[in-house]
Amino acid sequence: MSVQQNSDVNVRIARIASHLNPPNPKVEGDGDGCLTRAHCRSKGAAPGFKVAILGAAGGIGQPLSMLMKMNPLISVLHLYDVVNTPGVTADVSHMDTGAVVRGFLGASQLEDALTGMDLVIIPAGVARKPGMTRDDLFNINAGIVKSLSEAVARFCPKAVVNIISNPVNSTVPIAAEVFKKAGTYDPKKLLGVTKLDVVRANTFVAEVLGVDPRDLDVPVIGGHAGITILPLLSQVKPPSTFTAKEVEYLTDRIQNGGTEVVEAKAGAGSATLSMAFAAAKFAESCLRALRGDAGIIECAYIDSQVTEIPYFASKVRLSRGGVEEVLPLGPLNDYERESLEKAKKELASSIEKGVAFVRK
Ligand SMILES: NC(=O)c1ccc[n+]([C@@H]2O[C@H](COP(=O)([O-])OP(=O)(O)OC[C@H]3O[C@@H](n4cnc5c(N)ncnc54)[C@H](O)[C@@H]3O)[C@@H](O)[C@H]2O)c1
Ligand SMILES: O=C(O)C[C@H](O)C(=O)O
Repeated sequence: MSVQQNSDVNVRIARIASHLNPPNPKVEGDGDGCLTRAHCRSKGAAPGFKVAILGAAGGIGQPLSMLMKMNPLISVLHLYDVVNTPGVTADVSHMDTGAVVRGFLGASQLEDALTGMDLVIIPAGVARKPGMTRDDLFNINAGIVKSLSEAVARFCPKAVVNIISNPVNSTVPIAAEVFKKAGTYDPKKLLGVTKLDVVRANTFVAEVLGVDPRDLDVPVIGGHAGITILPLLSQVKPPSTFTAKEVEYLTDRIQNGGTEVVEAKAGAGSATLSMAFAAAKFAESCLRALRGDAGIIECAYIDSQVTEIPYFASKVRLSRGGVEEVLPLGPLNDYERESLEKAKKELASSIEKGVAFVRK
């Protein structure tokens, strides 16, 4: 190889290396979704949102990164993890869609990963193995969510935040307490992702009714663990009736959908693909709301006054500012009212545990 050829090869290798370990992105403007104006012009990138996934190399993070790269509302996608982000970033970045993908590895790159982001999605943390409850993850995941929330408060305090890491019933209060301490808390912008419960409820109810799950809307309220997951089968749209046996079967299957997957995976983790699907749908709703689309309704676990419990999942209307309105729970039947009382007890103690973790 000639000296000239050798230097051409080196230049190309340097270019690839700088892509995997990018320099600090220079974010200009706000909300135009471009790293630099020059980048915007050179790529012809459409205006869009900047989204970061924290925990992007994990079981949920990888398929979620792929689905977000496919979302035309996103112009910049930042993938952050403590391991393996160069590989995931290189892989996802080859998809010929509009979003520019950048990878960030380890705490020293967290500032660059978060600066300028409109939406931050957090699936970082450990997952369940058979025999564990979600609360068994608290000891490890509480610290992870706390430190990532501290970084969000510092580097992108105005971003909408979607929390996936379990136990969601406690990790959302943890993030809220961190934001309160930092003076950046906006309860409208912190949302625990319970969309998988709705996705499962639509699927299982559709199987019983023999209809297409995409034509159904099953509200699921409460929280995201065991009996705190409360499907409102009396409010299914289009209106449907169920026998007592069907209500018992459906409630149990929806409440234990996560355990069904954990057991089937037999030690290899918990729901990742269906969760990535649910998280991508939920993020799409948040982004459409940020864009100004009207009538975006989702179930989410948020700071709420719809019951006397300080955090609660129920239907909310999203807008440019995040949660615009918490919709009323609507009429519950006797079975749902009783289940709600039990759910509230467990929720209250999970919330207290999360709050105490930050205040201690
Ligand atoms: N909300 C829900 O409905 C729902 C559904 C499924 C799973 N989950 C939860 O999501 C979490 C992730 O699940 P998974 O299957 O992707 O797990 P995983 O172990 O496959 O992936 C987790 C990723 O987080 C990364 N990580 C760990 N510490 C980090 C840190 N400080 N900063 C950034 N990244 C970090 C890991 O390196 C790993 O890549 C679990 O807590 C799980 O219980 C929630
Ligand atoms: O069940 C789990 O541990 C993961 C997740 O919360 C789920 O519902 O699938």
